[in-house]
Amino acid sequence: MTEACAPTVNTGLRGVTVASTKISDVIGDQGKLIYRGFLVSDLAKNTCFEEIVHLLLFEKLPTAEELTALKQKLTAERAVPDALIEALKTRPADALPMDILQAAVPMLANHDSDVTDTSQEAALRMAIRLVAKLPTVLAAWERIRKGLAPVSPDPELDHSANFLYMLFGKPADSETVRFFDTGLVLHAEHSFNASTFAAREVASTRAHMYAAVSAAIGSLSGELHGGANVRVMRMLLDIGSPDKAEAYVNRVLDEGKKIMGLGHAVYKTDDPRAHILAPMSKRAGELAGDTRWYEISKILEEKGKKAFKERKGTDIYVNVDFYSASLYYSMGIPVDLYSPLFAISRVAGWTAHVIEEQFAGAAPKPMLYRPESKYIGEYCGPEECRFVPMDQR
Ligand SMILES: CC(=O)SCCNC(=O)CCNC(=O)[C@H](O)C(C)(C)COP(=O)(O)OP(=O)(O)OC[C@H]1O[C@@H](n2cnc3c(N)ncnc32)[C@H](O)[C@@H]1OP(=O)(O)O
Ligand SMILES: O=C([O-])CC(=O)C(=O)O
Repeated sequence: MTEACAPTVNTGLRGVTVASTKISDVIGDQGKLIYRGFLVSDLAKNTCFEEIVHLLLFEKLPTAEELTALKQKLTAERAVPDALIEALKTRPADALPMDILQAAVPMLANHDSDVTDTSQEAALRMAIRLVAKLPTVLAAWERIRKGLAPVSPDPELDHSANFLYMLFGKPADSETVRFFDTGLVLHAEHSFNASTFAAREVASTRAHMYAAVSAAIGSLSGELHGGANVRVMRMLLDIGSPDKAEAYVNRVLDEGKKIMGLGHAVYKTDDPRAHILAPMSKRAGELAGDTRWYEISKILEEKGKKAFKERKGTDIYVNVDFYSASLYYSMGIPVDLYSPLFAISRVAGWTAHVIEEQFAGAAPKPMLYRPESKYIGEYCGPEECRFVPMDQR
């Protein structure tokens, strides 16, 4: 192949449009995020997570009756099979919670007869089950690994209040529930991020909902994606006090390392979700009687942006994982659960994308993802290609 015909390699697929979607838009230069036409900043102020699930899966904000019906469905689907709880009890206590969550997904599939039903109705039922059950799995795992009995879902509680109840074994106060719920609203959807792309890629083969969601959880776990919130909190703990933040920034950047929670593949300004999470982090710190983690974050943001600009000549901004870390910490949630928390929210977006991938009527119709690669290995001549038995190599 001549140099002129050689394919261009688009690492990271940046700027490559691979599908149409009606689910969300990330307007990177304006710092806007839109779920099905609505600004996420409006949704965060005015809706609960169940309304977002309705918006993403049923393509509209629910009426009061529709919201009640969805809440009832979620309540009915929250319990997980006993066999799954027993399987969790066999896992080592130091297993990574994202691995536990990912492994639970095919186990849930084993108990769902809809996996062989290829209709859109079955896909929706599986989506609702996953939204309902993943928090139960996560809360159960947190208790099992501490040697405690899992807490059964409380049918009287809404999604977020119920999760916090199952996690802590007692009801959370209303402000904490509201902050947690807003966190779920903010993490629910983000167009073609890596994990959603993973879900859609698997769905494009016509694999079932659980297969796609399991792949998405694996993708989300990485530190460049949803795994970043755990790293942000470890970084804050490592820094320990606000007076050490600036030195930390300089050291990390001088060593050519990354400050977790800064930077984004699409946003060229602040991530709008970070603006909503930051005051919640501050307030949650006040409620917990310790605003240190918020204060360190503020200094890291300011000094990190400045030091990055000085070194690279370009701007960098905070992303969603930056202030969610200190928010969850002040709520008393164990650090390694932060990425799974991201997953129990993003499952709403993933499942909506799987349905769009498999059933969207809009043109262009999605098709099996099958990109090209540019082969840079060797081409053998006829002699060299002759197979050589093992003992003659
Ligand atoms: C939910 C989410 O997934 S949001 C993202 C969560 N991830 C993180 O917070 C991890 C830290 N951030 C990053 O790794 C990156 O900013 C990414 C992967 C999110 C996006 O970055 P990209 O647009 O792909 O840019 P890329 O990683 O190529 O970085 C471009 C330059 O900025 C630097 N850079 C990017 N992010 C950071 C950061 N957080 N700290 C320091 N330097 C950074 C890179 O080292 C690179 O420098 P170089 O050109 O000298 O090699
Ligand atoms: O869009 C991305 O690349 C990452 C992100 O912020 C998200 O998934 O919420």
